[in-house]
Amino acid sequence: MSGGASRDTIRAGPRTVLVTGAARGIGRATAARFGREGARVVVNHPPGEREYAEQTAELVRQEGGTPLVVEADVADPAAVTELAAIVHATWGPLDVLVNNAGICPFADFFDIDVELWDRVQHVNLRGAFLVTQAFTKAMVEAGRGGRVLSVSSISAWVGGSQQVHYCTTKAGISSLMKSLAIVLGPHGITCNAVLPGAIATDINKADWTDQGKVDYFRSRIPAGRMGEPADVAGVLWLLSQPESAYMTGADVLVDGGMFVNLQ
Ligand SMILES: NC(=O)C1=CN([C@@H]2O[C@H](COP(=O)(O)OP(=O)(O)OC[C@H]3O[C@@H](n4cnc5c(N)ncnc54)[C@H](O)[C@@H]3O)[C@@H](O)[C@H]2O)C=CC1
Ligand SMILES: C[C@H](O)[C@@H]1OC(=O)[C@H](O)[C@@H]1O
Repeated sequence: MSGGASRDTIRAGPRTVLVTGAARGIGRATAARFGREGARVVVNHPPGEREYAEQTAELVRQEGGTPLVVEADVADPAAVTELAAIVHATWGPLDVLVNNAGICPFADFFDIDVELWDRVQHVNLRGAFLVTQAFTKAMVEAGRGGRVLSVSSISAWVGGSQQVHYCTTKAGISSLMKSLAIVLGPHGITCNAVLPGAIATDINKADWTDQGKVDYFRSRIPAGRMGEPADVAGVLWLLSQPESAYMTGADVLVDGGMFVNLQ
């Protein structure tokens, strides 16, 4: 028998879960999904989205969970420190961290100025780094294992002519999970990236006014439909289960088959 962490590196429940960017979209559906298991769910939102976050909190309650709404711009180190202080003082260490917050302001390559580049990098990638660092120290000290799940994208594997700034952050998030799998594995904390394909949320509302693009996406998706936030939330929840204990550093595609459907 070799040493190392025990097989069950996550509590079955009741668990404490943080979902960043849970005001809308995939984050909201994920918070609700964890609510359904009766979890204590931290509903993080950026400044200006309290109303949406309260709606998410209501969904968590309806599903049987207990929400805690906390404002923090994940790109802001001081705000993330404060977020961690509030959560730890209220509920102690997390069992599951879901790095979901993200932005994707579509732009031509030659129109991306350094401010836009930095903002996308900071929210998507620096945010995942800051939040993971702020929360995993207490998880390690608690010694009961856990899960770090980061919402990357199919865009970590492919490019986008209007997403030069965005795709690089998603490749970075997938890479971050791989290195952290090594750092945190000995503590029973697995780190995986979930890569959604085309999911109907606010992030692509403007982009999908291009009917030609929507038709192209649909034609590439063997599942025959665009994804819904619940499709991604369900997989995030699956990866939080004890049975996933031996799975770490992985990129998990949730795209209805779009990526493999080349010809
Ligand atoms: N919708 C899609 O087709 C895909 C989405 N994704 C990723 O899924 C994640 C969620 O996006 P969606 O739900 O689709 O879009 P969305 O626009 O509905 O949700 C984004 C969420 O991030 C939050 N957020 C934005 N900036 C933040 C900040 N600075 N601090 C804290 N929260 C912040 C927003 O409040 C919102 O709740 C993002 O990381 C996105 O890149 C990945 C692949 C495909
Ligand atoms: C926001 C986009 O529509 C969506 O996000 C991604 O990460 C996918 O690559 C899609 O482009």
